[in-house]
Amino acid sequence: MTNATEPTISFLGCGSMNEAILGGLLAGGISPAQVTATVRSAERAAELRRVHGITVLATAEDADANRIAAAGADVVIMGVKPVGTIALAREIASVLRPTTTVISVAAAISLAMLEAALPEGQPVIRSMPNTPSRLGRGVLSISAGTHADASLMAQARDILGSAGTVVDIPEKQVDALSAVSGSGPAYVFYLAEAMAAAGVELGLDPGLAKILATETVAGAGYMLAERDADPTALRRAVTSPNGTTEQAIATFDRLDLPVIIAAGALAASNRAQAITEELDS
Ligand SMILES: NC(=O)C1=CN([C@@H]2O[C@H](COP(=O)(O)OP(=O)(O)OC[C@H]3O[C@@H](n4cnc5c(N)ncnc54)[C@H](OP(=O)(O)O)[C@@H]3O)[C@@H](O)[C@H]2O)C=CC1
Ligand SMILES: O=C(O)[C@@H]1CCC=N1
Repeated sequence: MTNATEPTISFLGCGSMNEAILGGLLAGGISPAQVTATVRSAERAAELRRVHGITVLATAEDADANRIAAAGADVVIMGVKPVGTIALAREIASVLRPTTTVISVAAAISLAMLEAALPEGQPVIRSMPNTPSRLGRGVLSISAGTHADASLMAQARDILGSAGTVVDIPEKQVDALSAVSGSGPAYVFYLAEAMAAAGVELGLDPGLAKILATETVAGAGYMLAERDADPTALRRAVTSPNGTTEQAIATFDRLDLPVIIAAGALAASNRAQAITEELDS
């Protein structure tokens, strides 16, 4: 049974990102009875029902799945690929209640594009989350659309807060934020892959090298998650004067690793802008 004092939430599209937010919300205490999700395939719907105990509708089984889920929601969280987001907004436009807040997590889809596809006056919020949301350790930005007033932003902050740290940002900063925190987990996983490969190069067994790299990145992440953690101070605490780490860091500096990371982030941000131009034409 739904609880009339808690908002009903519909996740339209429930793949990597929306399932991560869903996991964070459920772990944070939101009742499965308040939540509906939609996907395309019946198999994926069955899996989500089994894992999360929520109502899931598949468009393969019911062409009206998104419209049914959207009509019953106080908050809709759209999590399909950017290329499908505007079509999805148009699909649900006629069934939304005027008070329903539509949150989109799609990269590169602007508030203006969303508002143009939805009924005049619909409250819209653009969010850029990341996948550690599943563990309640995500970073989720929110940017208000024209009709998302302070109380609806507070509601979004409250709901998404179960998935991690919520930051309010002006929409013009979303692509930059996405290049740091949206894509960022992939950079860290890439580092873990590279560390494991380096261990193999040095003669370690691949299975052992993977454990060493994975546990080291996870352990360092836990240290960063401590209150007032400072990455520079933590790095210095590992780097003994004239020791081994100092040689590794000096080599990274000589090879311009920070410049390489900045170039990657710039490429991510530029790609977001290019997708916006492609889809806004
Ligand atoms: N992945 C990430 O780390 C992040 C992603 N994002 C944004 O999140 C959005 C989703 O990305 P991601 O989760 O990676 O993508 P996925 O492909 O993993 O998930 C997309 C989901 O949408 C479903 N879907 C597709 N079309 C429809 C439709 N018409 N109706 C209902 N469901 C539909 C798919 O169903 P089915 O499974 O049946 O195919 C799938 O569950 C993107 O816009 C992306 O920019 C934002 C921040 C981070
Ligand atoms: O790669 C992408 O396009 C999405 C947006 C940020 C992370 N994943």
